[in-house]
Amino acid sequence: MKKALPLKGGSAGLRHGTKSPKELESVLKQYFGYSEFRGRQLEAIEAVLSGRDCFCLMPTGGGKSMCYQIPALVKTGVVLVISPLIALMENQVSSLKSKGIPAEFLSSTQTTANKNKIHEDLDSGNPSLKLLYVTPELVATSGFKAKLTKLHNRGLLGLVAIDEAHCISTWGHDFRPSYRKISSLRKQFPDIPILALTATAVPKVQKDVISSLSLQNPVILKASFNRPNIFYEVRYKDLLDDVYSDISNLLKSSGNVCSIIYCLERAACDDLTMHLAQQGISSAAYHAGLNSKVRTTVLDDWLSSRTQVVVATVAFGSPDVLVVTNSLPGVFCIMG
Ligand SMILES: Nc1ncnc2c1ncn2[C@@H]1O[C@H](COP(=O)(O)OP(=O)(O)OP(=O)(O)O)[C@@H](O)[C@H]1O
Repeated sequence: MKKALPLKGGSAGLRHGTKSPKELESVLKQYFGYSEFRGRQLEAIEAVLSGRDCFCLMPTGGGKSMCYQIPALVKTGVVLVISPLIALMENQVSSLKSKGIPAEFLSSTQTTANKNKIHEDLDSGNPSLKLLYVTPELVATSGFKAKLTKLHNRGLLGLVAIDEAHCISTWGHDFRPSYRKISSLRKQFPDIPILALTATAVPKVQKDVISSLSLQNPVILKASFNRPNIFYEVRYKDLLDDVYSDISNLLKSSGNVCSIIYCLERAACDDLTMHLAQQGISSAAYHAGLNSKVRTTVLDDWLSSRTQVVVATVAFGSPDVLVVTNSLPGVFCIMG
């Protein structure tokens, strides 16, 4: 059976079920460089390592990923991560790989050669992979279900983590029919813990997520949504001489901070991007009118800090950065 990843520096691998908080903290430090767990992370990690289902509510950017990444490092076998966004999967996988953690994703954007390599590894009986990111659509296919069953029968399925778990609820704003299809996982793998993660706090949605996934007596963790590093400021457009100049002055006075500006219309994105460029601020537009190659380049350039500002419609999603929204009629809002 595949062993847990050894700690960097040559120490022996930690065995499943015997990790103290100190040992878990040392894994956090060695792989991610952080000295302590945040909020409810440790409780979530301990819950799934003890074999319990867990429902974890944490704000965006609160560190939900760590709740399954640490178990992946100390547990035997592969952690399956179900995520709705291919861009996020790609991003997480490349960040994990850069830390020496064996992780992969399976999606339509992967080359056939890569997919084959991943499947060979999974079929090997001794996979090197620790984390496998997949879409809910793939999990629902009979071929992939069979693969998971094989992995499970060999004792190599360590945990199922469901990111953005609120997408399973028809009560949520983000319902995705494909998420409904993963509700059979509990029946299929009754002994494998399921970790449901979300930042959506509505109680009706939480209850629906827990029952739709058939979580068994789950540990329910709710982190504080009080984020002292976040502030809101509202400026009234009518009181400003020139909204675009106000935005560019704000960006200049904030230093080179990574930012997104949301606009309602594509044309406004293009317009404002041009204005910012004229002001010497590196920026790019992101909206559904651009082809996927251009959008990927914009995202990559922004993630790697080659571009400071993305001016986007909601097609961009909402990462954890300074956000200026210019999409309300009489005001624009700043969130940092
Ligand atoms: N214990 C920790 N100490 C310091 N930083 C941490 C810790 N845990 C996670 N982080 C960092 O916090 C950031 C946000 O983490 P992560 O992306 O997991 O958040 P998230 O809750 O999944 O957000 P989202 O809802 O956007 O998916 C990452 O840069 C991550 O490395």
